[in-house]
This record gives sequence, C-alpha cells and structure tokens, in this order.
Amino acid sequence: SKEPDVAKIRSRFPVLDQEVNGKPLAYFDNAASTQKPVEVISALKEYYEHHHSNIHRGAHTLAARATDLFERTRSSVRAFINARDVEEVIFTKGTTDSINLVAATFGKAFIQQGDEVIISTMEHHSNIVPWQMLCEATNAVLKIIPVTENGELDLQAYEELLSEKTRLVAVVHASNALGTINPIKKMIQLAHQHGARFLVDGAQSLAHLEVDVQELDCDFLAFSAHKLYGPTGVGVLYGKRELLEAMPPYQGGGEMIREVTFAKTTYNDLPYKFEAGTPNIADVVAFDAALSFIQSIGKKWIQRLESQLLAHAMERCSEIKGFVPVGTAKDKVSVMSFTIRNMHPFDVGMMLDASGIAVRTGHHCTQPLMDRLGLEGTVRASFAVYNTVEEIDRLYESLVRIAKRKN
Ligand SMILES: Cc1ncc(COP(=O)(O)O)c(CN[C@@H]2CONC2=O)c1O
Repeated sequence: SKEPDVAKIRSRFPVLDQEVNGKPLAYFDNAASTQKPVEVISALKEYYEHHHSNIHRGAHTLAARATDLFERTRSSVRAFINARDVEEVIFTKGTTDSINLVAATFGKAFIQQGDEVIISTMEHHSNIVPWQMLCEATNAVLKIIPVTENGELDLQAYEELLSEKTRLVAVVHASNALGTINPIKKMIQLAHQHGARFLVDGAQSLAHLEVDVQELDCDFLAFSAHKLYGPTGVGVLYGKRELLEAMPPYQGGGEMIREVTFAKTTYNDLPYKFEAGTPNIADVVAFDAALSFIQSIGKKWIQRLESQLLAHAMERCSEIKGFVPVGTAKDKVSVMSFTIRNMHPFDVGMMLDASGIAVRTGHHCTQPLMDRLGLEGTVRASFAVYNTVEEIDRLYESLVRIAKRKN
C-alpha cells in the first residue's frame, strides 16, 4: 500500500487543530492517551442518535441492533489480535481492569502459598500492585526481573528466576516510560518450559506493533481502547479459552449468570461470564471505528512513520547540551523519555506547554523503574501517526531555549 498522507490523517483529528498559549498545539502525549479520529466521534453520535438500547436478551429491534453492533466490535478485536475464538475476547474497563481480573480469578484458582509470580522492574503500577495484592492474600512470592542501565530486561536473570514454582509471568510488551520493546515471544517460550502462564501487558504495543496472540502463544493479553485511537473506559482481556473456562467469575451480577436461585447460581458461558452488568455499550461500538482507522493505514506504515519521527527527534535533541535520553534500547516504540541536566522534568514540561507542546512529566506510574534508574522522573514525548517532523523541530527549538537556561 502507498505511503499515507499525514496531512490527510491529521484532518481526521479535529482536536489537533487548535492553539495552546498562542501557538499551534503539538500533542506529544500519545503514550498516555491518543486523540480520536472523526470516525470514532461520529460512531458515538450515530449510536446514541439511532441505535441505543441495552443489549443481549432484548426482544425488540433496537436491542438486537445494539447487540449486533457490540458483538461486531468483539469480532473486530478477535481479528485485530488474531485470537482463535471470539469468546476469548472479554471487554473490560481498560488494561488495569483486565490485569485485576486475571489477578483476582486466575490468581484465586491457580496461585497458592509458596507459588511464585514474576514481573519486571519496568512494569506500570497496574501490572505491579494487583500482583502484590494477590501475593499478600495468598502468601505467594513476587519475583522481579532486573533492567539494565539502558532500560532493557536482563534475560539471563529472567531465566534464573523461572522455576517449577513459577505459576505466572506478567510483563509489559512495550514500556510506557522508556519505549523498550521486550522480547516477549522468547520470554513466553521460557515460561511455558517451566509450566508457567504468561500475561502480556499490551497497553503500549497494540497501537504500534502487529500482535498475534496465537503466534506469540501468550496466555493473556491486556490492553485499552484509548491508546488505540478509541474511547476511554473500554479495554480488552484476551485469554486462552481453556484458562478462561477454568477461572471463577470476576464480578457477580446480571449477564454473567445462567440461572439464579437462592440455593445455587449457575454462570453464563464465555465471554459473558466475565462481563457482569450493563457494559459501556456506546464506547465499545465506537471502538470498532478506531480499529478500522488503524487498519486503514496499516501497522506497517504506522511503524515506519513513527520510527522516522522517533529517529528525527532523537537525532536533533541529542545535539542539545544537557539533554539526557532515558531508555536507549535498540528496539523501541515511539516514546522518547529524557531529562535536561540541572532542571526538574516538571519545569521542562511547563515551559514546553507555554509553547503549545504537550508532553508528560513525572514517574509515569513506574516508580520502581525510576528508583532503579535513580531518577525523580522524566520528560516523555510520545509520537503517533498524526505527528509531524515540523512539530518535532518545534520541540527541539523549545528545548534548546529551555536547556540554555541551566546548561
Ligand atoms: C504499560 C501500561 N500498562 C498499563 C497501563 C494502564 O492503562 P489504563 O490506564 O488504560 O488502565 C498503562 C497506561 N499508560 C499510562 C497512562 O498515562 N500515561 C501512561 O503512560 C500503560 O502505559
């Protein structure tokens, strides 16, 4: 397919067409959440203007139509990650919710005293705290894979941590704080050799990389729609059918039951066993338009455009006196974390905002990683398919002015 026209892509994102502090907005906070194309916005409007009803079981036309739209997104997600069965796609509120679901149900069913769970130093808090809570509740043991100075996982140490006590490994595919892409296929194979299951935190990778759950052979995959040009409040948990069948329900309520009596309640089949209550119907429906947007460009072009942006940003900013890159792995998604010597990240972020440039500063919900790197926090610029070289040149020029004040 031919190279996409970035100007045309940008025209699909009305939010980008505004000034901040008198300057055109340069939105470089995509790792936190991406902006939404008009297709997603109009899908929401269209749904509420013409199709809304509560879903499943309804005996009327609108209920059937809303159900079809909801289940159509489930099929699109299945294809997007190449899951074997559509019932292996569970809708949640987001990556955090998906990981908590696994910790609460797989954890309860399969993790006992003395068992071990392995995570890594670079995990986001939502892939640390649920496992700490589970280990506290079960007296299981949490083991941590160390990272190297340039922000890559120490695979030797990972192999040594694996043992017959390991029940689950939960590791991020691409780091939100560093951009590092971890070699999860190899890590999954090693975990399986020890009879352990593997959860992939895909929050930062699905927008950039092809993720094929059957090729990876991961047991669980968690991600959020809002990082994939889709609405907030919608996430996905992919799980192998045989595991999801063996896990107890996460929340009790409507939808997740087959029959309720005071004597005994039986549960619904997959995926509904894990989808209690009225779901976020409209945003799930609109998520389908976000997946179509991604497919309309194709991951190949997305990766190419974003790596060009990252390379340009690194090349220019590395010339700046006082610019210190954080996370220099060779395999990265389009995240550039850095500090400016003698300056607090927050001050740098405020000064960039004064020039209309949006970045995120702080610990990025990866405080153990910041401790390991000896940092208070970083400034993080994260690029998406609608960013441009001109915007990055503005980032460079602003940083030159900012860094000069203290270097
Ligand atoms: C690697 C990773 N895992 C889990 C999450 C949690 O996702 P939800 O918030 O959608 O449940 C995030 C969110 N990324 C954060 C959010 O803001 N800035 C970030 O980098 C993340 O980057």
